[in-house]
Amino acid sequence: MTEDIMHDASAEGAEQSFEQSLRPVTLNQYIGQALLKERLNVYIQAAKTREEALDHVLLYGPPGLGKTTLAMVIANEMGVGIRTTSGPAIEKSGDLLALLNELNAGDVLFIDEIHRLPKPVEEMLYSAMEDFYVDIIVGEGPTAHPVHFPLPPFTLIGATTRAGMLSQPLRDRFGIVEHMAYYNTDELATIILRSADVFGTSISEQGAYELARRSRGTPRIANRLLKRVRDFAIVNGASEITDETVDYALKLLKVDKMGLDQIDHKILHTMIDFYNGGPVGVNTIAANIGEEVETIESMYEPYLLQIGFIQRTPRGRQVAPLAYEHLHIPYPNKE
Ligand SMILES: Nc1ncnc2c1ncn2[C@@H]1O[C@H](COP(=O)(O)OP(=O)(O)OP(=O)(O)O)[C@@H](O)[C@H]1O
Ligand SMILES: [Mg+2]
Repeated sequence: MTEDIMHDASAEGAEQSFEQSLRPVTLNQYIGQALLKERLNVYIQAAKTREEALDHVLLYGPPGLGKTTLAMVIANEMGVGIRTTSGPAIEKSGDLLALLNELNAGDVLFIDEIHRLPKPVEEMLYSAMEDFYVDIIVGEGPTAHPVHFPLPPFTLIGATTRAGMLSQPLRDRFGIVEHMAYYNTDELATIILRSADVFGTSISEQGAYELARRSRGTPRIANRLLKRVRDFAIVNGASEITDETVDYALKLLKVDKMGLDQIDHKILHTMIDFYNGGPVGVNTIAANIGEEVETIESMYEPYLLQIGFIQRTPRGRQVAPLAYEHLHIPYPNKE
């Protein structure tokens, strides 16, 4: 897979602690997603009044929009503990049981990439979510017998970039299903100004807006770019990051005015140069540029669709006139 600053989804080690330092902890500090926050606030207050666990929550949307952060905010607002794991990390039903066994009443179990749960684990989750128990088989052969294992009431928060890959029975067990939307420029600029504050870096308002416009509607990308741009400012001895610093740094990082990087350009150019702008299947595009289909579908395509640069048709993806304009390529006659 290509290593690049915009789309490296995995947050590990230093990157992870960097992200943690920037995470808002209350709903009030959580910027954007206004309607979602308003609804969640009602559900949280109601659950607290009834002294019950919050209903199970499914959060879906593109990577880096703040699903993990929001799960932590929810636990914090509920005043309960949270355990976090991910679909691929729970290999066997026993692993899930161990996790469930450690929950206190009302706690949150956060499962990232919940669409990647192994089937037997998923099935065990059904009764756990619905009626707070699991049935397990203890022993082998003639001594094997079922054991009924009651659980404390808890809240499962599942996150996924691919809601379509979730099975219907699992989806149906979430009382609260929320889509995370891309952030607008104002919201991203606010996030950038707050992050700069946390880093002790100074950035002008124009600088923050320039960076916001080029962050693909995504807080994670905004924070990453801010970190990189800060390096440029430090090396150049600038005391404040200005829109010029941002422009200079992003040119070197090959992030264009719309926030598109080299891979976005490769996708668009492949479609235009070899397939007359499409329609062309995503498998074909992936094979041409040497990326995984899954990577293109979850990380690149959603933003290109969002800004109207590509369109989905029954026969595949198609480059829209807006993208031609952005790339300064004349729109072809498609007759
Ligand atoms: N609403 C927000 N306000 C402020 N900062 C945010 C917000 N949402 C996300 N961030 C910041 O963006 C970064 C990425 O957020 P997070 O890890 O929650 O994304 P995610 O949706 O879980 O991504 P993935 O799908 O890749 O797991 C974090 O550093 C977080 O601080
Ligand atoms: Mg996450």
